[in-house]
Amino acid sequence: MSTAAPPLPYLVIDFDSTFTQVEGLDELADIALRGHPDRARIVAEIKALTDGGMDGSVSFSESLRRRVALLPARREHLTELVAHLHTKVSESIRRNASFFRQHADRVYIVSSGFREFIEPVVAEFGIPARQVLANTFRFDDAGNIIGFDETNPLSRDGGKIEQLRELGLEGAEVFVLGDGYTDYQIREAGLADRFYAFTENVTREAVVDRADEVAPTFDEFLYQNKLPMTLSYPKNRIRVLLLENPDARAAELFKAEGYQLETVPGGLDEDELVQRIEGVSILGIRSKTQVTARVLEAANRLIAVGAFCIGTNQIDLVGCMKKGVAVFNAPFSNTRSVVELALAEIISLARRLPEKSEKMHRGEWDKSARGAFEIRGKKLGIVGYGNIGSQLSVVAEAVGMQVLYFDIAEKLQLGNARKVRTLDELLQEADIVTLHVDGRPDNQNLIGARELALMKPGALLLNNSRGHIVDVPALAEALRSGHLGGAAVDVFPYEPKSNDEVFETELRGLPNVLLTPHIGGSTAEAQRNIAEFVPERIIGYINAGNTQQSVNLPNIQLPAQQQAHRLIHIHQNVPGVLARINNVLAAHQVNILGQYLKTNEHIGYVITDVNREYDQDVIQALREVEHTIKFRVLY
Ligand SMILES: NC(=O)c1ccc[n+]([C@@H]2O[C@H](COP(=O)([O-])OP(=O)(O)OC[C@H]3O[C@@H](n4cnc5c(N)ncnc54)[C@H](O)[C@@H]3O)[C@@H](O)[C@H]2O)c1
Ligand SMILES: O=C(O)CC[C@@H](O)C(=O)O
Repeated sequence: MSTAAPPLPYLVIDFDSTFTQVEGLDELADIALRGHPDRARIVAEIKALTDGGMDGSVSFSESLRRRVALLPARREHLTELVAHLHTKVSESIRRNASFFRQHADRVYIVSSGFREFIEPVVAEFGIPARQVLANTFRFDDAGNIIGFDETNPLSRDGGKIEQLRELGLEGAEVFVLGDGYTDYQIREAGLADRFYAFTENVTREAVVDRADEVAPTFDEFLYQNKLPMTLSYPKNRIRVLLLENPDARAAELFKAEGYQLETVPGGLDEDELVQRIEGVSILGIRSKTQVTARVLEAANRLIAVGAFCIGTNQIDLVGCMKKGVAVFNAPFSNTRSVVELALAEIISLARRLPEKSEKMHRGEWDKSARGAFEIRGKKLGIVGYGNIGSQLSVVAEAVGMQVLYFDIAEKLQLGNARKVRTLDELLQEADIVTLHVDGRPDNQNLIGARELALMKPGALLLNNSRGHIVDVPALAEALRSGHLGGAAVDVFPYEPKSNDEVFETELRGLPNVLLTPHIGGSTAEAQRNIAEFVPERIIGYINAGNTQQSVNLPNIQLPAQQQAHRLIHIHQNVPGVLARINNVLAAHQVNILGQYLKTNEHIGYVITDVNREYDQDVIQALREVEHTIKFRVLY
């Protein structure tokens, strides 16, 4: 019995909106009509005729005739068009250029577009002119396009069918890949074994409905057919679940990468997330969603979690690490916004603005200086001198405050800020205390009744860090008793899941208390910064294995990409794993071009660049290396 692999299928590929992202004639119109007073109207008319011809609502021959008649194009416009089309090749087609160069003999470009612009574009991919079947223009002596060769079958309805019949492809299956109705008709006529609706550039419902398969990218087509591809896994199979409304830029970046995107505007509770997480590769959250051990157990395909915020205390970071799931946050994208809010709160409380404003709303005119003071010269005590605390220090000094700070870690002292040795010392000395510690569990009730009692009478307290840092009933009592002069609180031990839920706290209704719904980082600037920073880190990790700035995986800063295949291996940190990986590579005669390893107490992360075509045996053997947590082949 023969075990020879079946021959590669013939690939019949459409050009406009499939091989390239655009319609050649539409682009030609755009070029030829440059400076024409009626350009917008004529281009729109041509585009409408293109669409009509593609989705089957206008007969193809009529669509073509009317479009060419509208075109005041000349031969030299074609040179410009070709240069433009080279830059508009569909991304997944360009990504798999090596597939085309290797298998050009199996590829036919069958298009109702024009040979004059198709041939030079596909030649770059090794596809010879004889395998391009397309229309041709007619020119007058002055080089104006005056029509097309009407004897060419492709200028007529059913032209692609006629061409395929003439081609008489034999000896292997025939697969058609295209975005238009005329591509489907080849399959309908029984001249192809499968029709793939290619939707990377346009999706036409009438075409998708009739397709055997949908190929959102050429990678997907290759993957489905087990054909050699540049990526190891099609990006369109990567599912992203985005919760809690990050800025729209995040969705844009993930979509541009070709990922499938689902969004849920509010947060999800644990049960809901357990239901939704199966099959998700990237989870995007903000501060509300809890990524617990149960969630991770149900997460069968999770590669990365993006915290679209600074805090990561809502995520089981060690659980993620042990599962080989990388977590990224935006450690300083909203820092400035929190600092500005804190400054606004300090001044508002010092001038008792919450009370004054409330009285005015009730019609009460209370013009008095009672309890109001300038912040100049006052002592600001910053607890937690990290990114936010230290930036606030600079801004507070700029408005004339004296800054003292306490941090459990040794921190660079900025400006004239003075470090104090203990929290108690800070609490006793400061006129205003502002909390900027991280949300680690040890910080639960860092500020309780004892600490509040240490604060000066009339002092102010700000909490813009995390809700569990302050014992809220104790704070309410300190305010009610008049010991504290006011407070601003942005974060709470329990925060409503959505804007529809009623907010409850002992602090409601107390005098000179500013309550805000966790908006420290909620500015247009911060949200936009975060929505770029986090997806860029995740995409860098997925595409290149870059873990720089991951909050839980060992950080590897990669050198510039080499001409290599990249293998990504996350394993339990026990002796001998690296040696086993290298033994597998040596046994399969795979040469290592570069290798980068970093470990922490739980896991090891190793990136290996190798220089030969890998085969499935090596991959399987690497997957089976003892103590492997996750293994991926990047390209
Ligand atoms: N309100 C909001 O919308 C908002 C926005 C952004 C950040 N945050 C929160 O603000 C906090 C600070 O953020 P950051 O970016 O400055 O973090 P950071 O990690 O840069 O700084 C935190 C600092 O706190 C110190 N620290 C931790 N525990 C301490 C303790 N018990 N006593 C003294 N120092 C302690 C750390 O050593 C570190 O220097 C975080 O909790 C973050 O989640 C809130
Ligand atoms: O916007 C959020 O959900 C959280 C903001 C803030 O607490 C952070 O950790 O960055």
